[in-house]
Amino acid sequence: MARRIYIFDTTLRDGEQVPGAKLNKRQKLEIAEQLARLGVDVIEAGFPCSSPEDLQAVKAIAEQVKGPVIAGLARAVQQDIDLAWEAVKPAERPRIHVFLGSSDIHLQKKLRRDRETALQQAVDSVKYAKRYCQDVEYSTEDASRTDFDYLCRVVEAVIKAGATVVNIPDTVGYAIPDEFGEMIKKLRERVPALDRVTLSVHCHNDLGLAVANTLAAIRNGADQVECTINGIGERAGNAALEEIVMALKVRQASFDAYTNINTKEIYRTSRMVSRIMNIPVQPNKAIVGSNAFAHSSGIHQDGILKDRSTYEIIRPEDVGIKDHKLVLTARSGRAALRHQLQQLGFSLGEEKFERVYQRFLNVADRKKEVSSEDLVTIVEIELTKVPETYTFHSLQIMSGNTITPMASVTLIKGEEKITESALGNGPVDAVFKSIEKIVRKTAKLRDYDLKAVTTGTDALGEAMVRVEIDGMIYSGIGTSPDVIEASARAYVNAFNRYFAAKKGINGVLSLD
Ligand SMILES: CC(=O)SCCNC(=O)CCNC(=O)[C@H](O)C(C)(C)COP(=O)(O)OP(=O)(O)OC[C@H]1O[C@@H](n2cnc3c(N)ncnc32)[C@H](O)[C@@H]1OP(=O)(O)O
Ligand SMILES: CC(C)C(=O)C(=O)O
Repeated sequence: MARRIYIFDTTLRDGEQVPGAKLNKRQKLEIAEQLARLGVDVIEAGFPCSSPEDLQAVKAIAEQVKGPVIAGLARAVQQDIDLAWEAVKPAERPRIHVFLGSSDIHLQKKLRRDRETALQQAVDSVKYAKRYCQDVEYSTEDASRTDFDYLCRVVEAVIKAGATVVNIPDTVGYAIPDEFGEMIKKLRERVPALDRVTLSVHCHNDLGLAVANTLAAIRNGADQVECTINGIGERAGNAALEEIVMALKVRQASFDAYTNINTKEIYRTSRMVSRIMNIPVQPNKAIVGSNAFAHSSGIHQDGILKDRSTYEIIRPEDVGIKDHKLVLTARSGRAALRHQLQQLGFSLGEEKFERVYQRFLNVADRKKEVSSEDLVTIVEIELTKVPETYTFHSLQIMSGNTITPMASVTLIKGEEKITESALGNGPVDAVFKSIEKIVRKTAKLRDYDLKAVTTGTDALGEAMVRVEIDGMIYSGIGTSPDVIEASARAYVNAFNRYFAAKKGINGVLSLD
């Protein structure tokens, strides 16, 4: 029968040890409420002895957050344990979590005591915590670098003293999966009393192996795993909750284990933690990164559109993400472009689609990502013919680094030639202002893109503009060997679209 794995979330304690991630009481409460919705089994809410505010934050969580066990961390000293108890006492199910280093490195260099003294301190602290609280977790800090026989003795002794959970941390992320899994297995064999308590692991990510080590431990008998949202935590972080949970879900048959996490809350929780702690999630982060369900290359997009199982092992909706994203780039193909155009309501015949595709490639080579707005512009420019209310005739500019640029532009309207001049922040700005004077309308420039369509110093320049007029967006394109003239032509082209729309001539966009 599949085993239940208990999720101990330490985002609010180890996660909060990230420099700059300090949370106040209100923020901790908000995250704790969300962790409860996510369905974690234990919330380690803080380290109450560390500051009066943290004590109050842990207390508030203990009072208000229902469902999970609420744990507070304490060193193996009475004062810490007293404060931890004061903080977690109001919880429905409180837990005191006591820890002490067990490796010779920690004992000799940091704690400066011998193994026997530390063993006695471990036992005494568990007994002391037990006077307050039935549920006491004991962590053998730096377990993965601890002499194994000594580790077994400590584990045995703290269970005898009353520990209900024994946690084996890979404090400095030193372990590797086979070795760590083997250690958990051997520990169970050597300390049968572990069968009466919860065996937990807590892995750090210094070698990028925190999740792999955690999964190896699960395979070898760990019941509880300690982890954080987005894998945040001291140094390189902790094992990422979302990765462990989804690995167990996606590869259920391999692990024969499950968690009670409501996976649909994963993405919301990740966003909340990232926002409140002000720690961005790297785009390629598994499960919750912005690219985790984004497909940008043509072959993958084609596969996804035919059947999403070709390139997706997780359904985005299972982790609370609305849908996968098809990102249009220069590496995209026709299948993805056609799909995106259809999503935007364009269903083009073959010849027109091919024209749009060629211009799309052209734009994609200049931009990292082609947005929906870009696509609409491309379709408009390729397929819409508008009557020319104004026709570009000529322009002159005066510009230089010691004068305010000035332009004079002439447009033709019917039989009439109209010339206007304006100053601007640059020559292009001066030209745009002159055009606005002629057409007696102002526009907000939303996007402006210029490129050479041929090579050499006499290259043909192509300007694309997107402008806002009366709250609507209009695109324009212009070409000329002179980039300022190309810009002027693009601006006039956008205005002509506006005037056409005003006359109700939108319908010239022909799609088939
Ligand atoms: C692996 C982990 O992530 S453990 C958790 C790490 N998190 C934190 O440290 C955040 C909260 N910490 C704090 O606010 C402070 O460090 C406090 C309040 C705990 C202690 O502050 P201070 O009393 O000023 O001590 P300081 O931080 O300088 O040094 C730590 C002391 O605790 C001792 N200590 C460390 N771990 C333990 C332990 N598990 N049990 C008992 N004593 C311990 C150290 O030996 C040292 O004492 P010493 O100076 O007598 O040798
Ligand atoms: C307190 C313990 C569990 C810890 O954070 C560690 O060893 O990394």
